Amino acid sequence: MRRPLIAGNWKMNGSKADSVDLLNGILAGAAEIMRADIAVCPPFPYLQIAEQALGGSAVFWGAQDVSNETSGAFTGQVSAQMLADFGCHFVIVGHSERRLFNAESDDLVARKYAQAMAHGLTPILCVGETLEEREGGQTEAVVARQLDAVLQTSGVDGIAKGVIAYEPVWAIGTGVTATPAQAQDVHAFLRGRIAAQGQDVATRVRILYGGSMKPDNAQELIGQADIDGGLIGGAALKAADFLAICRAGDQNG
Ligand SMILES: O=C(CO)COP(=O)(O)O
Repeated sequence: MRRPLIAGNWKMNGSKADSVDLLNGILAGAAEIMRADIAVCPPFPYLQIAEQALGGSAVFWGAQDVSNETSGAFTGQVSAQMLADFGCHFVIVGHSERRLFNAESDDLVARKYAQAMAHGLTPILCVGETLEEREGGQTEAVVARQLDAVLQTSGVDGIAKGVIAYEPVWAIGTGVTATPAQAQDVHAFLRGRIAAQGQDVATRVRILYGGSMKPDNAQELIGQADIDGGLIGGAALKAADFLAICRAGDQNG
């Protein structure tokens, strides 16, 4: 049985004060969630606030990106070691917004994934197709390519140490959610592809869904056989909504 994970990706939102409020709001309800893991991924500058607020609680925290380099002259980048230093458990890699706006290639994402693991972080690898790719019948080819880049670099044992998030690009921030059946199909495909290299890993690895997951659709999505939680954007910015999704995870745990 895979323990559900509900992870909030705050993206580039909020202030210091907002972050404190949101974390306190989440903490107020988190203790009731016994059968699911909860995580938040604030912007880099607010990681220390997360560490202070969440240290000693059951809520994990993580970052939204990491450098593929270890240290040195890489202006503006943040290393995996620095994230570990702030107590991060998770780090998101390969989010579609980074692939799109920062031109991140599959190869770069695979190196970020490896770098995260090398410093004891748990990478959350995002994969997902655009609307054009879906309409062109390319969904499986695209997510396979994105997954394979990491499989080639880190092996199936590397996949075992991370989390995968299927985030169809057309569902992110649009209010258009993949139907539970559409999402389940892709999750099953991804799990099958991992199973071809290691059945045990495929059985254990968590595959989250992301893309307009809200309190009113979370239960049905997380109820699918191969959906093990959610990576939440907009709804992670309101403690009540995020906690409602956490409860949906709890009910499936
Ligand atoms: O991109 C996402 C999480 O990483 C999903 O964002 P939304 O929940 O706002 O669609």
